[in-house]
Amino acid sequence: MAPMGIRLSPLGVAVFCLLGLGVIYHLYAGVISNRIAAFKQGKSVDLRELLAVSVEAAVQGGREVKRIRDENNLEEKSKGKTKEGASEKLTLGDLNSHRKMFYLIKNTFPYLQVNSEEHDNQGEQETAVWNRVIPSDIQQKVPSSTEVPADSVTVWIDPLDATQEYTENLRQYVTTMVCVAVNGEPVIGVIHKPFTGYTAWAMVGAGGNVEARASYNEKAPQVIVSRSHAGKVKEFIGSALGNDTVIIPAGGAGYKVLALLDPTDEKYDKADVYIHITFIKKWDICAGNAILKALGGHMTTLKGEEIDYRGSEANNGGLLASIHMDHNLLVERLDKERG
Ligand SMILES: Nc1ncnc2c1ncn2[C@@H]1O[C@H](COP(=O)(O)O)[C@@H](OP(=O)(O)O)[C@H]1O
Ligand SMILES: [Mg+2]
Ligand SMILES: [Mg+2]
Ligand SMILES: [Mg+2]
Repeated sequence: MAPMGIRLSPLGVAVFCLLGLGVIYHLYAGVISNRIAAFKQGKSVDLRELLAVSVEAAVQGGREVKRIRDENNLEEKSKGKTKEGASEKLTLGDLNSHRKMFYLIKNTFPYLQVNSEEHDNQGEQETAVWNRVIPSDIQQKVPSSTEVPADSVTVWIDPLDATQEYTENLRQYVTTMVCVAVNGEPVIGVIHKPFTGYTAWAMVGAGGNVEARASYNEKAPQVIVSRSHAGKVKEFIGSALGNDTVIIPAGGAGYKVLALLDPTDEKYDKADVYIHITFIKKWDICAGNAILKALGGHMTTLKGEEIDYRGSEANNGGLLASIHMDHNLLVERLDKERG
């Protein structure tokens, strides 16, 4: 109660309260903003969970890829041309798979950077969230969690690799892929085959569910190359490794990495080295790079440089992939060709 004779003006009370709030804000503003910054910085993510959600995303995307192909409802379009003038195709399989894969990861881990080859052209967003079940094969190989700062992670998605071959109904080459890079290094790779249901995954430091073959021909390697974006790769290999080198043309960057390994899938090409000399993008190659790295192999540019999976999607230096071989020696052999 106010003392007798003193009347509290509402305006005065309001000004007094505002001044009080100002003093409190002044005292605590630094603390509050520091707390917010610490919360943002402190966000971390478990790599084992990311592996499991990546497998689930690749499988769910793959179901769309298969359904659209089975229904023969591709709605094929062209996105434009590659630098070499090949048509970059886009189908309903690419788009539907993108929606499943991208939103499953993004709805579960909204603060992660997720880069997909495709973009959503429908207003309505998928609302699915990952059920957080870690499959038993992943639990066995990766028995505990590994937390990394969320802002060190870049996820790369290829909702349908080998779209050209998909339109030609060459189903064996088609994959869906997810890759997780930490500070630009590929750490988790998933390559899924929608038409056989086979999934290869691996995590650097933990191994995976796919193995290298028992032996490789290092002296006279058989080389797997693109069938639809080859450029002058045959001439390049002929003069670097010899004109009698066996060259295997195949579709899909995911497929070509699996051809270096021993996948428990249907019939497969068997190659010793994978070479690509034209432009290629990081969603095409990151998952294969992570799997090879996890199993003791290498994927580099043609000059032997590691590829940084941050920032721009472009990889301009070509590709050289091998496992259980002297990768540096291969780089030297190709270097002679470049002169
Ligand atoms: N010169 C190039 N420019 C752009 N993308 C290329 C390319 N060469 C290969 N790619 C992409 O790399 C993937 C594998 O190609 P290839 O089968 O020729 O080896 C394909 O991915 P998508 O099918 O996901 O677009 C293809 O589009
Ligand atoms: Mg494409
Ligand atoms: Mg691709
Ligand atoms: Mg693609």
